Amino acid sequence: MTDSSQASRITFIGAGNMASAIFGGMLDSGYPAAAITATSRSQERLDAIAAQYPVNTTRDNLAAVAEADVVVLAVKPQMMRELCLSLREAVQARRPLIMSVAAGLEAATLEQWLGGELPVIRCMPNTPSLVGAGASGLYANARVDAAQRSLAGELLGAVGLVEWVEEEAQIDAVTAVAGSGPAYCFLFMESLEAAGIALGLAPESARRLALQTVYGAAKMARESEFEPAELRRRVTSPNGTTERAIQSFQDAELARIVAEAAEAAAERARELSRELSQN
Ligand SMILES: NC(=O)C1=CN([C@@H]2O[C@H](COP(=O)(O)OP(=O)(O)OC[C@H]3O[C@@H](n4cnc5c(N)ncnc54)[C@H](OP(=O)(O)O)[C@@H]3O)[C@@H](O)[C@H]2O)C=CC1
Ligand SMILES: O=C(O)[C@@H]1CCC=N1
Repeated sequence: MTDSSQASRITFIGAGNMASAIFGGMLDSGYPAAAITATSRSQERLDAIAAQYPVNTTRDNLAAVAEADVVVLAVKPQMMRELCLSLREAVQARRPLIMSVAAGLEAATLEQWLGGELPVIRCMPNTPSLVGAGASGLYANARVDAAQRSLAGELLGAVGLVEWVEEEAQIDAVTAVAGSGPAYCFLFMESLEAAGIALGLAPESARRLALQTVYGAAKMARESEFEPAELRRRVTSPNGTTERAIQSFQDAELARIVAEAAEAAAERARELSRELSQN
């Protein structure tokens, strides 16, 4: 997708799950490995990365930033302040595009920790990025130009769907729906599997059926010309088995339960934002 000599140089600080999912996807879609650098504090982690991906690795964050056009910050939110302060001089000398995948950390806070006046893109990816089926929300501050926006879209687009939001607060909603969302789906799979076992299926069989059913329904909903509500109606025969199950979900107010769970996640994102900006 990108000519090696012209490719933007991208440094991932924190070569963990999320960073490796993103650069793994970029490599799969043809981004030149020579233009990607990943850093970590432990050599062990870097050795594991180097064994799996042909990217450059180093424990030296400052050297990696000094050569970067884009710096992707991918450490835990609670580690971000200390990291940013340590990178400040190198970042100010180079002024790369800053991308952060940390939950609950506002662009202005990051920009301030890094010394100010920087283009910052806040991303909220999710773990299905690991299998190329991620869903990410992106927000750009006013200093980000069109080429940087397009590059960020290309980066996250290499591991799945990308949705831009215009208001930074909407990233909390993306977190509640997509960032945390895979866990809700896994919980549903666990429950469906347990229900299958309770009804007499062998455990392995119940798991396979539950997983394939959720996968098949998601694939069908993605590919169909009909919206999910219509697809649901098509499964639900009048006075049949599905109707009884759906009635049971509706009696238990599934929609309200999901709305409350998502609101709890969004509120935690806002709370994290307040906690982290006070540091
Ligand atoms: N997991 C998820 O579902 C999602 C996570 N996120 C966000 O992604 C970010 C990373 O999460 P995740 O990948 O799961 O976490 P990981 O713990 O897998 O990755 C973080 C990595 O950062 C490295 N690290 C920590 N401090 C430094 C430092 N100072 N310099 C260089 N490397 C450092 C750690 O390795 P070492 O100790 O060797 O340095 C570790 O490998 C978080 O901010 C999280 O909010 C966003 C969306 C979804
Ligand atoms: O649970 C969390 O805080 C992170 C952010 C979204 C998914 N995992």
